[in-house]
Amino acid sequence: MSTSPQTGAAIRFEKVGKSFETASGRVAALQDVSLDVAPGSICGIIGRSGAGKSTLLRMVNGLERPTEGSVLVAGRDVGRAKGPALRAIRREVGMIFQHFNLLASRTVYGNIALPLEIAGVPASRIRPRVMDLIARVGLQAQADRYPAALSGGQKQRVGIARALATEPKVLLSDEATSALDPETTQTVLALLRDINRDLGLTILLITHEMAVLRDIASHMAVIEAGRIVEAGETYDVFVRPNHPTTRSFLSGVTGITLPAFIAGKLETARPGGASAEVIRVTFAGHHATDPMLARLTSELGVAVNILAGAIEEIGARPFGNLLISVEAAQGAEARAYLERHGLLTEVLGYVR
Ligand SMILES: Nc1ncnc2c1ncn2[C@@H]1O[C@H](COP(=O)(O)OP(=O)(O)OP(=O)(O)O)[C@@H](O)[C@H]1O
Repeated sequence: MSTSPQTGAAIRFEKVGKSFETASGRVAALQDVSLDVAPGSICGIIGRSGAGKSTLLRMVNGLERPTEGSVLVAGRDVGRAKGPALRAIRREVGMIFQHFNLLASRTVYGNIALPLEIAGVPASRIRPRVMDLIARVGLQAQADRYPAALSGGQKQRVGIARALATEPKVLLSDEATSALDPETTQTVLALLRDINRDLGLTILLITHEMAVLRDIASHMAVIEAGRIVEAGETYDVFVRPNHPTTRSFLSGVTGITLPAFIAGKLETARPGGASAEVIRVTFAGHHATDPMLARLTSELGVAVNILAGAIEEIGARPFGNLLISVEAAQGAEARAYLERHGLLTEVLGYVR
């Protein structure tokens, strides 16, 4: 599969709209969605329940058709493809699912062989291909087991191997780790990363967990009520989130929360009289915040309370979040100082 000559994108959503006719009227699931997914990238779409993630994903393999705009896979219009042309696109787009969707009556081997049998691959070529895939996902010891005898992580490995059977160039992941515990999630994400790197596979995944994007996605988009409200490189979005929805997803993943005694007293408007301003300070790269906070005190005479803090990594690039409080009367001056020195600030509220 070559990439689109016009765009270079492996997947391109062009002003895509999708509405459903229901008994209670028309439901607009997606509106004016434009997004390019670069070849070889891992792009994550995050959104709340009902935001339109599944509808968007299902358009890439033609399970849904857009009512407006177009979806191009390697430059080919999926929404308008029919018959053999649609089947050809689908062979190049693999998919994995939250609940694995394995056939209970087939072994690991049998599940992985199925798409090859359907595609009419000669039996003599199926066995070596399936054995290769089983080795790639590390299930050699489980090849003859049935799904009921597998752990969740092993089932998802079968799902991944099955999705790779027809040598797709694009892998769609529909909440593939949502049913797994955190440790198993990490091993499955690591496998997806290896596949992306080794095979140059483009991965488009949907999730409601920011941590999944942080751990695996090079690019991300935030979808809210059928529209993309923010998109870009994952690192940039994490460090400089613009939209309130992105910020609210982020607050759950940065690993820092306000101490309960402050969170319970936080007011959005600055109260009259003496109060403290609670500020989130975000810094990218190896920015040293300690000297900056110390200088805030020594140069401006602003006393800083550190409430919480954490440093995280996206790829190998660190970024950090600190929650601090300063006297509210000095808040604006303190924030301006930190911003001048390359840190990002956000007022979370005030406490009396
Ligand atoms: N076949 C359908 N018929 C009618 N409405 C639908 C259909 N499919 C999706 N919708 C509606 O479109 C909107 C987006 O749904 P979608 O399943 O894409 O969201 P989602 O972000 O994947 O949500 P979730 O995380 O809960 O799966 C919702 O309002 C949903 O009710």
